[in-house]
Order: sequence, then structure tokens, then C-alpha cells
Amino acid sequence: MIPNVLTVAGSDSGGGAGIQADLKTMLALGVHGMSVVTAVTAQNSLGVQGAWELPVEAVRAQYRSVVDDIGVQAVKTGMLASAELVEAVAELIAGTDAPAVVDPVGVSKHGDALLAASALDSVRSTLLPAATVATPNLDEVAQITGVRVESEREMRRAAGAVLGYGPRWVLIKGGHLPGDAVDLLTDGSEEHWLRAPRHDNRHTHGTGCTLASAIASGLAKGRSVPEAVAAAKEYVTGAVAAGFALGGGIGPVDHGWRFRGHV
Ligand SMILES: Nc1ncnc2c1ncn2[C@@H]1O[C@H](COP(=O)(O)OP(=O)(O)OP(=O)(O)O)[C@@H](O)[C@H]1O
Ligand SMILES: Cc1ncc(CO)c(N)n1
Repeated sequence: MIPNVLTVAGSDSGGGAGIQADLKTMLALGVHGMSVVTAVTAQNSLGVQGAWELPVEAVRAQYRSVVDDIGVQAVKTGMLASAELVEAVAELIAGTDAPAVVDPVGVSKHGDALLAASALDSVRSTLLPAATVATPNLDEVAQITGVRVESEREMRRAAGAVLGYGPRWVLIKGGHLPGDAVDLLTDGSEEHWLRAPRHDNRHTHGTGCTLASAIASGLAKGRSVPEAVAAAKEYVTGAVAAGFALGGGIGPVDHGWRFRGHV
């Protein structure tokens, strides 16, 4: 049986991040991808030119359609735009009997806001407690906890601060630090450092979405959190290495890197 994975996220018209990155990742990793669209962005390699949220009833209806009939083995959340959507999605995933990977998306690679500042309290009080794994980058860690990470050493303190909001596991993504691409996965007792060489490639649009969807895909296959995260890190590292130019700005990672040469 092919496991079902659901992404609850925004659409990136440029195809490198958001729902599009999530579904491509799921295809590449051999699971059946499904989507609940929360917002539509007009977006390309240069930035986000516009964003429109869907009504909360439209988000709830998509979620119920998928979960009540088809069923899900894992859920991933990305761009949720507003406090109202964060709270609605948090309630939906808390009521679903499947692991949830929460990527608390704040801003795009170009610095465009994908979450209202007024939604941060709801992220802390409703979304993070419903997460099996939360995957903040360093800017999101600073916004959520106030902890600023400038070195690998400080990642442990940041992880503890995020765990204080109730996710089972946290993966602190150190992709924005200089040096190796180092992430820290912990549940407060076990600690796993994931280290990969930094690829000197500016075409990294979609790294965060890709990593979170790959984790959800592994969990849906029945892997443990540390196993799913290790496999996802290997997949995203290959995708960054193969990232390619598109448009005039930052191009996407290559979700199909494992197929190249075979098709
Ligand atoms: N240049 C790079 N080379 C190798 N790995 C990288 C590079 N940049 C980021 N990564 C890895 O990609 C994953 C995503 O991390 P990152 O910090 O870029 O997420 P993000 O900022 O949420 O991404 P996004 O821009 O999609 O929101 C992490 O595992 C990180 O270590
Ligand atoms: C829709 C969307 N979700 C997430 C990201 C993450 O950077 C993005 N750029 N766009």
C-alpha cells in the first residue's frame, strides 16, 4: 500500500516552494501526496508579488474531504498566513490520528511575510503543541522564542525554548549559519546532530518545505522520527546540490535529482 501524506500549505506559483515543493517531494519519495491550500501566492525567483488567504471554511472543507474519506498516514503544515488559519489547522491536526510535521513558515527566502505578526501567539499556544516534529529555521526560532542563534552551540538552547511550547520533537535548521549545513533534532532527551556539506549554490528556494515534506513522507512509511529526519536531510542535501537557475533570481532545489539520468 502507498502511504498517504497531506500538506496544508500555500501555493507558490513559481513551483519551487509551498504546496508545489511538497507534492514533488512526496512523489520523489514514493508516497501519495494530497493538499489543502491555505493561501495563494503570486511568487517567482525574485520574490512574492502578492498573497491571498482562503476562507477558513474552505481550508476546513478541504481537510475533511481528504481525511474523512481517503485517510492520512502523516500531515505537514507550511504557510498558514493568519491567526485564524493557524488556530483552525492546529485544531484539525490535533484531532487527526497521524504524525504532524509543523514547519512554522514566517517569511520567504526574500524576506516577504507569509505569516501575520499577530499569528505568532497562536503558533505558540495552538500549533506547536499539536506537532510531532516542529522544523523552525533560525529566524523563526528568534520570532517564536526570542532566542537568537549565531553559532552551533546556541542551537541547543534554542531547541529547549521551542520544546517548551509542546512539540514532541524539534528540528532546529541551521541552514542560515555559515559553515556546514548543521541541524539539531531533539526531544529533550535524545540529541541528533545532522551535518551536511554546505553547497555553494544560490538556488535554494524551497529547502525548508522540501525537508519538512520529506520528514512527513518518512513518518508515513512507518519510520521513527530520527530515521525519517536523517533520510529527509540526505534528500534535501542532494536537492540543494542540484538546485538550478530559473528566472532572474533564486532558483529552486531539484526535487527530481534522484531520477536524473534515469528518465
Ligand atoms: N547551501 C546549503 N547546502 C546544503 N544544505 C543546505 C543549504 N542551505 C540550507 N540547507 C539545508 O536545507 C534545510 C532547510 O534549511 P533552511 O534553514 O534553508 O530552511 P528554511 O529557511 O526554512 O527554508 P525556506 O527558505 O524554504 O523557508 C536544512 O537541512 C539546511 O541545513
Ligand atoms: C507558499 C510558500 N510557502 C512557503 C515558502 C517558504 O519559503 C514560500 N516561499 N512560499
